[in-house]
Amino acid sequence: MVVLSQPVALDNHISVIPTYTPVPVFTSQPIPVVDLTDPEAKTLIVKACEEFGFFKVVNHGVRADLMTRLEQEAIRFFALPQSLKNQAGPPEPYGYGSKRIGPNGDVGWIEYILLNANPQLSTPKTSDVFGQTPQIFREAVDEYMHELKEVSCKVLGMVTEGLGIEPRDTLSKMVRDEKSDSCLRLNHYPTAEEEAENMVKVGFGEHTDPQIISVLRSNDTAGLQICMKDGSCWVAVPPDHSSFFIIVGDALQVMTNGRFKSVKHRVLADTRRSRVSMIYFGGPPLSEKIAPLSCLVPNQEDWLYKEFTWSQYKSSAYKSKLGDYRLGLFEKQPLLTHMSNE
Ligand SMILES: C=C1C[C@]23C[C@@]1(O)CC[C@H]2[C@@]12CC[C@H](O)[C@@](C)(C(=O)O1)[C@H]2[C@@H]3C(=O)O
Ligand SMILES: O=C(O)CCC(=O)C(=O)O
Ligand SMILES: [Fe+2]
Repeated sequence: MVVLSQPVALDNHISVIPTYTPVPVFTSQPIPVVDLTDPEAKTLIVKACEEFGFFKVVNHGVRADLMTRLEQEAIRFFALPQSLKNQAGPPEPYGYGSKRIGPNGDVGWIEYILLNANPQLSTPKTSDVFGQTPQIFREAVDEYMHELKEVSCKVLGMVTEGLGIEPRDTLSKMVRDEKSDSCLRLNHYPTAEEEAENMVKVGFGEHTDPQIISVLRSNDTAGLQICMKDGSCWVAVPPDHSSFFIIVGDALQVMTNGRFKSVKHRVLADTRRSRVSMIYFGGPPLSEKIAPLSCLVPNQEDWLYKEFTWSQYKSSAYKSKLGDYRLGLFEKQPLLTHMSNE
């Protein structure tokens, strides 16, 4: 495992940012684990998506050296002087960001790089991220994204199979499309002292991921927590640098008409070790229409959501705060069956 030897100096603003949370009460609920080579994988995936909107995958077929190579490049970038890193920011939304998450005032004990998977949409800031070792860093990103797109499509293929959706590539083709709006995020959570007993800094506040599917990998530092579907408690996810964690996104919740729930998750800073995570967000093309899949819900009256394009959802997401319930705007109002004059 690789960790940064020194906590990276974030600027002094962080000390006034109210990012503390009492350490939550959580259960030791086991996180579902799916072996992608198991013939039962599709059934287990559907069950995990219904119950948690989250699961861990093993035997995913991605070479360990691709993961460590990118992690090392990320660590090298985050260890650069602040002034150099700032040249690759602020994120709009791509590029380097520190403490501020999104454009609407959210903050966290974090620094990150957000990169678009579509090279045609790269901005000058992307070149600044790649800095002095553009060839090596870019190659590590490209290879990783290529592999993670495959993992996403494999899992989405199993979802369609498990749910009996035809054609089988209904979901995966959105991520495989050359215009797919997918992205990669490299996060660094520096170590943070407890402010008071049981008060820890929030690295990444609670939120759901807007896309179809997110594939997360981290070093062996803890911090990720998921919220149970009924909102009853937070569950700590034990880190595992050799596995991936799959997160159901808002778009998949809509396409399954709420059968799968986009899982609320957050990251709390660790007091002893820094956390580095790398997340691939598999998204559809901007023009893609998102709605409950008609083979799952043939009668439009049963749809819980209105149809929207991914572009509409994305712009609305970027007007929201991190913890907002973004799907609310796209929910259909229940039909009034009886109106009384009294
Ligand atoms: C506050 C925000 C940051 C975010 C865009 C948003 O307005 C709401 C969703 C956030 C999120 C969460 C998942 C991913 O990390 C992310 C890249 C995404 O697509 O939606 C972030 C956005 C971001 O940090 O730019
Ligand atoms: O860093 C992590 O483990 C999770 C980060 C996350 O949820 C995100 O980038 O959307
Ligand atoms: Fe997330």
